[in-house]
Amino acid sequence: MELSGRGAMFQIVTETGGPMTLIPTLTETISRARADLRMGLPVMIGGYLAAAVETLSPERLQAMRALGQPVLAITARRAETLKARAYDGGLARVQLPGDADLRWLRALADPADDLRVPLKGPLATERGGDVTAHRAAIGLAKSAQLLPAMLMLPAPALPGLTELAAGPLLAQLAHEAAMAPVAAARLPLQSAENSRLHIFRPDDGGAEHYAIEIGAPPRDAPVLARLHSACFTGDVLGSLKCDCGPQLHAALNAMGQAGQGVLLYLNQEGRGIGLANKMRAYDLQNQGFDTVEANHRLGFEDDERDFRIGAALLKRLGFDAARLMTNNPRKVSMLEGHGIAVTERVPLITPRNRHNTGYLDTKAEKSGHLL
Ligand SMILES: Nc1nc2c(ncn2[C@@H]2O[C@H](COP(=O)(O)OP(=O)(O)OP(=O)(O)O)[C@@H](O)[C@H]2O)c(=O)[nH]1
Ligand SMILES: [Zn+2]
Repeated sequence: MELSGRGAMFQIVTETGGPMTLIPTLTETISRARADLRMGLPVMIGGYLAAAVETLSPERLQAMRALGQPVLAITARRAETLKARAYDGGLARVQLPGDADLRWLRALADPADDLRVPLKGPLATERGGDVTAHRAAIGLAKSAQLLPAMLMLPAPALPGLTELAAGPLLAQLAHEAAMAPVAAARLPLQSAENSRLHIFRPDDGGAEHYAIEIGAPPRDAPVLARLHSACFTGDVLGSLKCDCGPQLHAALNAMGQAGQGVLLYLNQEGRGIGLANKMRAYDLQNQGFDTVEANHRLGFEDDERDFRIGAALLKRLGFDAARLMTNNPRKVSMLEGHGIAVTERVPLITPRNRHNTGYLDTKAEKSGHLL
C-alpha cells in the first residue's frame, strides 16, 4: 500500500498489520455505536439514520423529521401491548402521525403511563420490504440496555456518525464475545478465607464479569459452581423483592463449607435488561403486572441473558464439568449445550417473604424454575 506521510507514521506504530490495523473493526464500531445511542446521538445502520427514542432530544427529532418521514421500530412484544400489528416477525414499524412529537414517541417506547393514558392508537404499521436495518437497530438498542424503540429514517451518511452495515451488525450481535482474564488476586471472604477474585473482560466493549474461586478446586472433577446474575437491589441493598441476595450468600457459604467452588458473578443486571429497565419493570410490577409481563410490556423477552458467558468462563478457568447450584433448568441446558457437563443440579432454595412470594411463584409458573 502507498503511504502518505501520515500513513507512514501509522506504520511505525503497527508492527505487523499495517495501517489498516488502526481502523476500528466491526466489533469496535458496534461498541462505539452503543455509546452513541446512550448519549442520544443517532447512528447509520444499513442506509438508515437510527436514533434511540429513550435518549433522543427534541432538536434531533426535529432535524430527523426535516429529512423525511421516519418510522418507529418497536418489538412485537411492545406492539402487542400497544395493539399495533407486527407484520415483521419480531418487530413492528409504526408510522408517525403528522403531529407526533417526542412525548408521543416516548409514550410508545415507555410503558410507565400505559395504564394512566391507555389509548395511543389506533397505530398504523408498515408491512413488506426489507427490515434488516430495523431488526439490527432494535438489537443494538437492547445491547445498549436502552428501551427497544428506534426512530428510523432512510438518509445519506452524515459526517461523524457511526456507520454500520445491517446484516453484519445483526450477525455480530448474536456472536459470542471472547473473554480475556485481566487480573486476579487473593480475596479473603467471610464465607471462605481462601478465595481469589478473577476479572474477565469481553472483547466487545461489554461489561466485565467476575469469578470467585474458593479453595483450589481440582480441574479434573465436577466443580461446585454457581452462575449468579448481578442484582444490585438484592445483592447490595438487601432488597426483599427477589431471592438474589440470600442465594448469593447461601452459595458462597456452601462453597466455603465444602472448601472449594466457583461462583461466577455475571454482570447481566435485571436478566440482561440493565438496572434502569429493571426499575421500569418494578414500577410496572407495582401497577400489578408480574415480572414476565413487565418485561414484555417494556418490549423485552422474559430473559435477555446470554448464558454462553458462564460456560466460556468455566472453560477459561479450566473446568469442563460442574455441580450447578441453581433452580433454573435453562442454566443447566445452556451450560450443557456449550461444553460443560452438569453432573448434578444442586437446588438453592431461600426463604420466602411477603414481598418476594409472587415473584417466586411467577418464576416457577412461567419460567420453569424448580422451587
Ligand atoms: N427484569 C427483571 N429482572 C429481575 C427481576 N427480579 C430479579 N431480576 C434479575 O434476575 C436475575 C436473577 O439471577 P439469578 O438468580 O442468577 O438467576 P435465576 O434465573 O433466578 O436462577 P437461579 O440460578 O435459580 O437463581 C438477576 O439479574 C436480577 O437482577 C425482575 O423483576 N425483573
Ligand atoms: Zn434480585
